[in-house]
Order: sequence, then structure tokens, then C-alpha cells
Amino acid sequence: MTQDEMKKAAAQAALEYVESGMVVGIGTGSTANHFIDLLSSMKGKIDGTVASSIASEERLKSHGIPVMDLNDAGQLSLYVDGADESDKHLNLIKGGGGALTREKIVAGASEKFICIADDSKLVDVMGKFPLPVEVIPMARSYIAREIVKMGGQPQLREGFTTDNGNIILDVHGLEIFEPVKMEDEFNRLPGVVTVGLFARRPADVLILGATEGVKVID
Ligand SMILES: O=C[C@H](O)[C@H](O)[C@H](O)COP(=O)(O)O
Repeated sequence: MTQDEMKKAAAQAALEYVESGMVVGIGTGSTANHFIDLLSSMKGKIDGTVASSIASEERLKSHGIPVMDLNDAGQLSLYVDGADESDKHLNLIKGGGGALTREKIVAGASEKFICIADDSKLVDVMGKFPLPVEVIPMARSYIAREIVKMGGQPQLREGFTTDNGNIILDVHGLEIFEPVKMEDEFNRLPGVVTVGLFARRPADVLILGATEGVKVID
């Protein structure tokens, strides 16, 4: 099985959590794209979706799947999204595609968060994947200096602007032993919009595609 086939297998397994009449929160990235493509077979049964990025919104619409504004949707039953890394407690690093802020909002507004990934994403200690931080452009240098004081090596994601008009600093060299504490430390810095650590709102279920089949951790 290729890595992409594992992602698709995880996305297929997540479809089982979708029930008639639900409004489903939809993540961003290659694994979420598989989920969107598979969800099109159920588009007549669900009440709609809320997208976490412009890219996902466009893909949903291209399948004729209705997309709602989060402000009109109320609390969502389900959120399905990928991740860049997960630990065994289902704390996540997200934002490799730069969609972390809207993803964190939609995840926060959802009762259940199903994370779908291939099994290479499950790690003992997070941080090998550079931690994305969305930053207001005028705060770029200040936040970069603060990150260095915290022991990280920030790198500007060149030529990239988020859906919210901000920049991303990818932080290398971290070993994340206390994810909640680190999420709070980043959130305290004025100018940080969102850090891609999902520890205060981790996933509820992790579905991993693997060569030997799909594994579910909850
Ligand atoms: O901003 C992007 C998201 O957080 C993605 O969920 C994450 O980067 C994983 O993407 P992929 O499913 O392409 O590995």
C-alpha cells in the first residue's frame, strides 16, 4: 500500500462516523481531500458541511456538496481532518498546509474530532515536523525572536499567505514533551494568531491507515 492509499483507507473508515442529517466539519490537506471525494456519495444524506479552508470549500462545491458558514451552522456533530503528527494521547501538530487557524476553530466548534492519517504520522514525541505558527505580518520579527528564546528555530514559509492574510513561521528543533503547556506559551505571544498544536482540543479518535489495515485509537 502506498502512503496515499493508506490516507484513503483512513478517510474511508471515517465515513462510518457520518450520520444522516449531520453538518460535518471538513479539514484541509491530501487526506481530507480523500474524505471529501468519498463524502460525495453521501451528499444527499447530510445537511451540509463547514469547510476549514478556501481550498476545501472549493473541492466540496465541485462535488455539489453544500457548504455552510460556521456562524449559521451552530455546533457541529463531527469534524474530520488530517494531521502532520500525532502522539498516542491524540495531541496533534497541524498546519502543514497552512490552514491551522480555521481548522482549530472548526475543531473547537465540533462535538467529535476524527483525525485521519497514514500511520507514519504517529510519533512518540512530536516536534520532528516543524511546528507551524500563524502570525500577524507586522509581528513577524518579534515573534521569531521570542521563539528563539523558547528554544525553537523559526523559518518563514516563503511566498505563503494564509486564507486570513497572515504569514506562517515553521518552528524547527522542538521536542514537545508538554503539548498543552507549549500551546499556551505560544498563545500568550501577542501577534500569534494560532499555533498548530492541538492539545487543548486534541482529536477524539485517530484513524490510521497502515499496510496491515486500518487502526483506530480512541
Ligand atoms: O493545514 C493543513 C492541515 O493541518 C493538514 O491536516 C495537515 O497538514 C495534514 O495534511 P495531509 O493530509 O496532506 O498530510
